[in-house]
Amino acid sequence: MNEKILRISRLSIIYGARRGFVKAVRDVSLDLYRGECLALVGESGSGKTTLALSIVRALPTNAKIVSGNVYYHLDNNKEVDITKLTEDEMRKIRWREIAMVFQGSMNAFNPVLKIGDHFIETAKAHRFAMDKNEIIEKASNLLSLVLLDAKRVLNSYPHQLSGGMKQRTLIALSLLLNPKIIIMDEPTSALDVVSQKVVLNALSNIKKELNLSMIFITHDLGITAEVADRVSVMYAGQIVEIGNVFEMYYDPLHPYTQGLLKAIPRLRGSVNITSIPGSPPDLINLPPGCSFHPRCPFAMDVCRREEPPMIEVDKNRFVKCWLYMKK
Ligand SMILES: Nc1ncnc2c1ncn2[C@@H]1O[C@H](COP(=O)(O)OP(=O)(O)OP(=O)(O)O)[C@@H](O)[C@H]1O
Repeated sequence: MNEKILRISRLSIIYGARRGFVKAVRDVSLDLYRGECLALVGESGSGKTTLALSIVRALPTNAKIVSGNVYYHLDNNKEVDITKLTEDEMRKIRWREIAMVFQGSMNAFNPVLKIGDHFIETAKAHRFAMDKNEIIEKASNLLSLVLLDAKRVLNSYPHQLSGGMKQRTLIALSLLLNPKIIIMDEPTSALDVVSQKVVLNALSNIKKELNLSMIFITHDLGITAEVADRVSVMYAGQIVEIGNVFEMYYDPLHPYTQGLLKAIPRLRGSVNITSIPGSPPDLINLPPGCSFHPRCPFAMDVCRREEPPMIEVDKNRFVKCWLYMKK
C-alpha cells in the first residue's frame, strides 16, 4: 500500500463572506494511497467537506483556492494537478477517476425515476460506452456488492427504499463508471445505528472486492475503526494528526483527538460522556498560535504565541502539537 494515488500539497481555501474571508482549509498536505480507506474526522465546520469538494473541483463559487495543489496519479504513471485542469479535462476525471457521494444526496434522487433508470441516466450523462443491458448487469453486481437485493431495488422508486438502502444505492451508483477513488461525505450520519452498521459493512465489502481508494468523512471517530486504515483529524481548517486507525484509537496524541475519543459514547462501562469544552474558533478571526489552544487542557505559553509545525513522531505518524516537539 505504498503507491500514492492522490497528493494534496499545502492547500489553502477561503470563502468570501460578508464579515470577511473564512479560512476553511489552511495549508493542508495529505496523501491517499492506492487501496486504502482514509477517514477525515473533525467537528462540524472544520473544513472536511471543503477539502473534499476541492478534490472533485465542486467548490461553491465564493470559494477560492489561494495556494497549493491537488495531484492525481493517473494509471499511465502521469500526475495531473486538479487545481490547474480546465473544466473539460476535469469532466474526464470526475466520476470516471474520482467519484463523490455528497452529504445529504440521498434526497437528490429523482422521485419519478426507478432506481434502474438512475443507473441508465447516469451512464448516458457521462457517455459511458455500455448498452442498457450491460448497464443493468453492472448495476446489479454493484448493488449486490453493497448488500442490496439488486432486482428489487432496480425496480423500486426512491421513496420505496429506506434511508440506509438509498445511501447504499448511491454508493453503488457512484461506482458505475469504475472510479479509482470514492469520496463519501458523512455517509452514515443521517441513519439509525442498525442502518449505519449495514452501510459500514457494505463499504468493507467494496474495499475488499474492488481495491478502491476511499476517503470517508465523518465527525464520529468511533465509526472510523470499522472501515478506515488511516485517520486524519481536522481542526479549524488544518490537519492536526495523522496515523493508522489503531494508533489513533489506542494512543491518540493530539489533545483534540483525545477529546474526540472521549466524546464517543460507549455501550458498556462508563456512561460518563465527556465532550470537548468550548467551541471551535471563528475561521475569519483565528486566535494566534495553535488554533486549539483556547480549548486545550495542556496549553503552554508557546501554544498561545506560535503555530506548531507538523511533527513526524514515528513513521507515517504526524501530530501538529508543541507537546511533541523534541527540545
Ligand atoms: N459556501 C460557503 N460560504 C461561506 N462559508 C462557508 C461556505 N461553505 C462552508 N463555509 C464555512 O467554511 C468552514 C468549513 O466548512 P465545511 O463544510 O468544509 O466543514 P465540515 O467539517 O465539512 O463541516 P460539516 O460536517 O458541518 O459539513 C465553516 O466555517 C463553514 O461555515
